[in-house]
Amino acid sequence: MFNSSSDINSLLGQKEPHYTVIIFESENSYIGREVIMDLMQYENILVHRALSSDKALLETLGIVSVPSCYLIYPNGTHGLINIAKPLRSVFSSHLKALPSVRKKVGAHSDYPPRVVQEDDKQDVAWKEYDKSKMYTADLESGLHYLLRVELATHQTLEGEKLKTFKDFITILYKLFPGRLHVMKLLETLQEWLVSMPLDKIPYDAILDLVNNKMRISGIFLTNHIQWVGCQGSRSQLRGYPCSLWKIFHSLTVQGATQPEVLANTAFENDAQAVLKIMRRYIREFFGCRECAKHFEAMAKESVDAVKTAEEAVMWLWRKHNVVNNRLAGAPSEDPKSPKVQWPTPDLCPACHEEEGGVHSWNEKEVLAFLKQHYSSKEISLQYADPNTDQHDVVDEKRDKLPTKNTGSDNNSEKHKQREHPRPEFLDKLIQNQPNKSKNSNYHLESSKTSVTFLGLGFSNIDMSLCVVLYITSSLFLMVMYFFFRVRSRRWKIRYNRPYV
Ligand SMILES: Cc1cc2nc3c(=O)[nH]c(=O)nc-3n(C[C@H](O)[C@H](O)[C@H](O)COP(=O)(O)OP(=O)(O)OC[C@H]3O[C@@H](n4cnc5c(N)ncnc54)[C@H](O)[C@@H]3O)c2cc1C
Repeated sequence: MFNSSSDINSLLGQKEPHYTVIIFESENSYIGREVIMDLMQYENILVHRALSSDKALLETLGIVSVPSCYLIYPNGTHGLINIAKPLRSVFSSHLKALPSVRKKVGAHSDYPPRVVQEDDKQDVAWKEYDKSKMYTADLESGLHYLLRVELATHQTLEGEKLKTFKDFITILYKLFPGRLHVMKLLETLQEWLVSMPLDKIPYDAILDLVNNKMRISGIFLTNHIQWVGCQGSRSQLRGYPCSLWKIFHSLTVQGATQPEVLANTAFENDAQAVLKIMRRYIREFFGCRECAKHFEAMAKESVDAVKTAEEAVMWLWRKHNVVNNRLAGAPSEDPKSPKVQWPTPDLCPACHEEEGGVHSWNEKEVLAFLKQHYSSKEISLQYADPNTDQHDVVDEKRDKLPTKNTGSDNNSEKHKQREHPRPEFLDKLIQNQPNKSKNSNYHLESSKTSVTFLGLGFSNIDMSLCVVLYITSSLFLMVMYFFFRVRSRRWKIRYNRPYV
């Protein structure tokens, strides 16, 4: 504890390799001691307590009420932390979330401690963003990575993998908070998968659809990565796994706020629908196999207890926090985005409560916060790919897909092998599935070629339907013509009126 103002004054402006925190409080307050205890397991930060008796010092530092938290940065700059709720958990959570503050060795004793660097070097250009917002760019980049990189490690989808993929696309098509051109892509993909009577689908066929080879207008999914809320301070940090969490949180929230959209699907009235699909997707496809094992263990333990769509939202939130807690201090943690219990008090003060210095969540407030944060209405379009119908661009750039990978390193390698247009996957299909080849041929071929008219793309199905309609209406007109001619003749004969 600091006893004199000269101790404190000597610290101000001084450069240290760590943050220095001073909690000012009254003599009978325990918050300072509690925050010191909370932060003992963390490195790059030192917490002190000071009594609020020196009014002159408090005035100099701009402190008008206690308890207050004063922060001295490693570069010597200092200032009062603006904390709305002066609770132990709020102070501690704020300090744990400071860049480069991370859990000490112990829980992760194999990891070397990191030293705070004033100017933590980055190998990527940093984009300013608002932590309280969701970004379309993250969701679409995640979907792009999932469909064009993660899935590319599977040459063929069959059995449980195919079923999982089909169900996942159905859920995405119904619940993904995407822009119109992305939703149209998901709809086309979903309809195509449902109409395919095959029990084996080559990945190439899916990629052709994702790349809009049929040139259906109004369909487009960005073909490059643009992380915003998921950007890492280094290229190997954050990115895809972060976006996958965000996608699944969004899906659970959409499932709770508009359950009616799942009507007439296999998931109608299934409160666990999104969680079940997530569990199967992570098990079958997620590149990080270690993560998949951990997630499966958590799901096995408690997912069956979920009875409503809102409980599903809360289940995923709770489990994500368990993962955050386990990974705090791990090498995969980005010092610029420390693993903390989320939402932090600055994002949702009402979510945090405290009784006798012990933190608790106000789950009603957490649910309300999650519904608002992951709501489709709150998503920012900043940095998102402009909404253009770019099927030609997709074709041109398909060879330039990103090689960055977080989960499985061989993904990008495998993807590079796909640089040239593939041999006809139709031939493979016909060879592999002799009984169903005619059908599949019809489905794939019919959607492959198209005609553009007045800016609209028409597939062969559309053109065939036009021809059939044309012939049918011509026949109908001919039948009507003959019918009236015969009737008019009979009439003439019956009444013998030559002038009619
Ligand atoms: C299913 C799954 C399991 C994983 N398991 C492991 C593992 O076992 N080991 C491992 O090393 N890595 C694992 N990962 C990766 C890890 O969880 C992080 O995604 C990765 O380290 C990137 O972290 P991040 O800082 O971007 O934040 P993330 O944890 O990815 O979070 C992304 C964003 O979600 C929001 N968020 C954070 N917490 C919550 C919450 N509780 N509820 C709702 N939203 C929240 C925040 O806005 C945050 O920025 C897993 C990923 C997934 C998708």
